[in-house]
Amino acid sequence: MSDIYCSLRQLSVTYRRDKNNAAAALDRIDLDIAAGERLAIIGESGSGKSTLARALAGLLPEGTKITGEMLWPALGHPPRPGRDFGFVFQDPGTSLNPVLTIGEQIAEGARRHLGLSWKQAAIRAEELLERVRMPQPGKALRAFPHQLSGGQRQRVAIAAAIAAKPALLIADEATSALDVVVQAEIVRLLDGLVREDGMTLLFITHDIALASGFVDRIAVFRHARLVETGPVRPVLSAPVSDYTAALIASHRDLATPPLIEELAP
Ligand SMILES: Nc1ncnc2c1ncn2[C@@H]1O[C@H](COP(=O)(O)OP(=O)(O)OP(=O)(O)O)[C@@H](O)[C@H]1O
Repeated sequence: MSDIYCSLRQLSVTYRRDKNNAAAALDRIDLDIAAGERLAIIGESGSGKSTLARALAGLLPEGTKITGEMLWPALGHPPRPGRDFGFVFQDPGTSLNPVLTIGEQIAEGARRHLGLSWKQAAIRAEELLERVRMPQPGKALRAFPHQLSGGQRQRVAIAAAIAAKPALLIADEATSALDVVVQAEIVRLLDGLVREDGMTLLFITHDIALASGFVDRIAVFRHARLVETGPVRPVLSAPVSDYTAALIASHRDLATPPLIEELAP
């Protein structure tokens, strides 16, 4: 059994505004995340996926009620933003600062968390832009976010997220705003980066077909509950819950290639 990076035990989260009707955004979640695994968190809108990501990242709004346990056996403490985990959001247009150059935003994390000088951090920023396969990385360093395409901005957001070499990368619908071709490129990029660096990846998406093409394990959420979890192949070929079966069937109708390959005899 691989080392556990994070253990959730009966984790429940209720936002302040939900307290009157007592509807929890996460309801008694038991989940282990292994160090170095690529885990997809799947579910429809409102199922609690982002709440899980924010709970792990310590980014829930003040006043949110959290019960149960979140344990970090390897780290011994909750992960620190930027240092222990990187976070890639759906919309890089809002996560990137419009008035800082691309180089400044990537260098900042490396400087702050790795103790590099600005000069060293600038060199690291250019290396990171090469790693995320940004065209003309030297030129991109001096560009501002609005001068880049959506896919390029997401590459920058990924570079910034991994600048301080975190052990955990959380990608919350990181490809949902992109067209399918760019989406596939970004998934390939994430896959390559986490493999090379041995990072743990939490890939949050409503798209079971997209995730099943590259992750190790799937956790399916519905109405704040974890309805199913397991390695990709058994979950796809013999789902335990009707909901997961329906998700797979809807994709089968759409003839999504990665899922069809997985299901082929
Ligand atoms: N800041 C908040 N305050 C109050 N309620 C919230 C807040 N954020 C989310 N919720 C509620 O918590 C529930 C779970 O939301 P969450 O964003 O975790 O779902 P999700 O699966 O990530 O959905 P989506 O894919 O649409 O982002 C929803 O009912 C949502 O309305």
